Amino acid sequence: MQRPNSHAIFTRAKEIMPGGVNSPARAFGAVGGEPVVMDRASGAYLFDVDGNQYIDYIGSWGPMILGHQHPAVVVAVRAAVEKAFSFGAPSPGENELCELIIELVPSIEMVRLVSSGTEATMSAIRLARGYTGRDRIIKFAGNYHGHVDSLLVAAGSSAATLGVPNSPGVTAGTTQDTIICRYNDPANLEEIFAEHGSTIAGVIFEPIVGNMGTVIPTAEFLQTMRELTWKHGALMICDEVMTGFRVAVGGAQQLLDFTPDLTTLGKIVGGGMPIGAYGGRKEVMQHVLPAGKVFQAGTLSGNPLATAAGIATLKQLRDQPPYEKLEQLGAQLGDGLLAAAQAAKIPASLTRVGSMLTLFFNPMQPTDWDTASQSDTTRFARYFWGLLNRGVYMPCSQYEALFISAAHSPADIQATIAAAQEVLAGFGEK
Ligand SMILES: Cc1ncc(COP(=O)(O)O)c(C=O)c1O
Ligand SMILES: N[C@H](C=O)CCC(=O)O
Repeated sequence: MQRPNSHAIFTRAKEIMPGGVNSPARAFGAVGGEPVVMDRASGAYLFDVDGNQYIDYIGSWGPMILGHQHPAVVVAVRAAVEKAFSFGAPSPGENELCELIIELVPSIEMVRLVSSGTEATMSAIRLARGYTGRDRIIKFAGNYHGHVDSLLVAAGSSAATLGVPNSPGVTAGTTQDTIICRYNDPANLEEIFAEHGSTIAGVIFEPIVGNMGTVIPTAEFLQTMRELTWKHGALMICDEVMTGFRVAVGGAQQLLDFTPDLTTLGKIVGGGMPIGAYGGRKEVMQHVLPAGKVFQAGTLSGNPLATAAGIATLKQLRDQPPYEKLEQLGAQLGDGLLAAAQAAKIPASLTRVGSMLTLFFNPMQPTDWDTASQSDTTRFARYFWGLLNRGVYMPCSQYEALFISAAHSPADIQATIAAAQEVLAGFGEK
């Protein structure tokens, strides 16, 4: 595949943006080479500035669950554009989106819209601290909650991929109240609560991890977290920025049947527009300004274009749920990729929840960051480039989840498996 226009644009981009990108996850840092510069998207496909077509398994890192340019979302955004780009004043779309979130996400009684997932998690932990009057937050190694200073410790996603799980610029003072725990380790959680229980404001976690590749929690881990937070008066803060409306219409909390105190949302809730949200029990949410005293604000919060895209997306997910189809496509792809690795005698494992999955170049199915980080990332890079050059656009890191959309077809999945078979079979060759 030739990409001369991509090359020219990215060469200039590197002069004017750090690393040529506006988010490190898309920089191909872990796989080498230059990122592809995109021109447009439609359904399950991306088209680059050289006219090459790709089957898209990133979906803008999760939001595009309906596929790109879904007609209902396009119509809604067009109608919103005709009215206003931003009000900075209350608008009916905010009510409608918040009503939908409350209807669909079981634990949310009241919600505040923000502009990104990072803002959602940052605001949720501030609320947990303001509500409990305590300082400490527990987070899990390999989980990622955006670039909130106090949560950029042992962080997953591009922080782990690019080797800065603890970023320079984040002071020791900022993170002194963050306690790191092993994911899927109830005993570790018990130890931490035994030692610090009365000072812990909340536990923030990815209910199904996507940011160290897909890692699935045990029921015992979630149950222990729920019991310990109740017992010690801390809040259970479920970061569903990635899993919300993805693994089920009510998110991971519906699928795995637990009730957190606070939930953070992003990605799908804005249908591809910049948005985030946090919500939970009314009694807790009433502490947010101006109802309460915990400060949180945003010039573009509840932006009408973003709410229009979010409303159209959530209505579609509620009224024509794609989850059965996504499960079938996910099973087809997951089984096919694992079989391709096995046929090529490459040590690998596959983790999947519905349309979110990871082929790990690791014979052990990872359960935490210690096991996930033992994956063969050199092999992953070769696999990634092999697929990209065959028109399959996968996340450019072993430590990111792959997403399928409702616009993918069994034929797209079959073509992807065929490409993976070819790439992986070639691994034995010199
Ligand atoms: C679980 C999780 N939380 C929070 C975030 C931060 O969201 P954003 O990138 O919109 O700030 C992300 C993704 O980046 C995420 O995957
Ligand atoms: N893993 C991240 C979000 O889920 C990737 C998106 C980004 O940081 O650009």
